[in-house]
Amino acid sequence: MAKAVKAPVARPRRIAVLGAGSWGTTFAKILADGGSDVVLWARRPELAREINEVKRNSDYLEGINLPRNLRATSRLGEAMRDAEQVFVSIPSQTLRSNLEAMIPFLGPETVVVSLMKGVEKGTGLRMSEVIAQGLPIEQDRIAVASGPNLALEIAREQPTAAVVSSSSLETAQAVAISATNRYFRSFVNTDVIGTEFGGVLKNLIAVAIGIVDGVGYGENTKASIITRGLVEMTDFAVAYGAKAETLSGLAGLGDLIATCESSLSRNNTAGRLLGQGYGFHDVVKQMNQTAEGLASVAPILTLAEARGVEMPIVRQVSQVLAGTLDPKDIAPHLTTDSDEPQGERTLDDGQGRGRASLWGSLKRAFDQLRDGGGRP
Ligand SMILES: NC(=O)C1=CN([C@@H]2O[C@H](COP(=O)(O)OP(=O)(O)OC[C@H]3O[C@@H](n4cnc5c(N)ncnc54)[C@H](O)[C@@H]3O)[C@@H](O)[C@H]2O)C=CC1
Ligand SMILES: O=C(CO)COP(=O)(O)O
Repeated sequence: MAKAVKAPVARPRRIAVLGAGSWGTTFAKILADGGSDVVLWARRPELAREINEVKRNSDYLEGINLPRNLRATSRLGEAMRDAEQVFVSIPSQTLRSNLEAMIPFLGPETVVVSLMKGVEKGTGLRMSEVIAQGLPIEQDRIAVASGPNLALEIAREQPTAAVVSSSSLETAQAVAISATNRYFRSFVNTDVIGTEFGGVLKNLIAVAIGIVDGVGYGENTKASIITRGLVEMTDFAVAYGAKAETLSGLAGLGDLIATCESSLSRNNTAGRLLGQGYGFHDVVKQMNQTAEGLASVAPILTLAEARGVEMPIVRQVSQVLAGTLDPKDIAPHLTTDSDEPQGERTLDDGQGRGRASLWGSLKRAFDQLRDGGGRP
């Protein structure tokens, strides 16, 4: 269960955020509004200049005023110099190629935090695993943060929460303290696998929801897909070592709801375009921001097959992307090869994977929110 952070450890004085897109810039604002001294790395010098001079990032966060204590630079070394925590928010498929350049600027105690919600094509590795392979740092200095976090809502200071996860609870707590302010609260857990996969898998279900939206189906279809999608997410993540309860928390169900409900979601938007009849390449062309789900579908299905996990909704998304399934045929009643009536698969379906019924999982999620997410 995710735990809320209570006792402050020392607040880090210097933090770097790498990637000045919508999430990197928003997260830099969260950290700066939490009191840290934050330097944001933007690849383009003109964007760094705009952030420094007028406290705006008009490419990604139109109309948002950035805090005065947030600075930007296009020089990686300047961003990372003396940073105790380095948050990474670039497209997942570009992470590995960026790691080598970071190595000279890592201190002996630097903590690296992934804000990304994808898996690497080809290897199927989670972002924290790619970081562990590419940087000379111990596992307990790697963390991930995930939750119902649509960037623009948070940039407008609408309150929400997230989970920070690390194999070291102490590391998770130190990061969560930095990433907590009056409109953003971070809880902690040590289930890195569940927290990370929650963020990856909800994107795929959000693409499916976008598709049915684009086709013009209504709330019943979407509710069916969200419900069964959560079961798929949980089965998959548990098969890879996650705790089922993580998937019913902020990084699973919470993010699933936010992403499936919102037209701000790029995965949802990409799905909607597919549902309206655009082909994969047209959709990619129209998206000027990162929709991680499009790249994660294939590696997730490969991982699912390797552990014998059924993911009928994700499989249908991949068929729509490949152009082999008409978007209007994506529907929960088609997600089986059998004509025989089947028992409903819920999180407590006797397969021994999920730990609770869907109701139980919803109740736990509400209890967590009511209690502030667990242990303060
Ligand atoms: N936008 C959101 O609401 C949220 C996004 N995320 C995750 O954050 C990650 C980043 O997403 P966004 O900031 O939304 O994407 P974005 O498309 O808004 O920005 C991506 C950033 O990465 C940079 N970039 C692109 N290619 C690069 C490369 N080869 N090397 C280095 N930098 C490169 C771009 O210049 C840009 O600054 C994704 O994994 C996404 O799933 C997570 C939570 C919320
Ligand atoms: O992860 C997100 C919300 O938590 C953002 O979702 P999108 O990447 O689909 O915009």
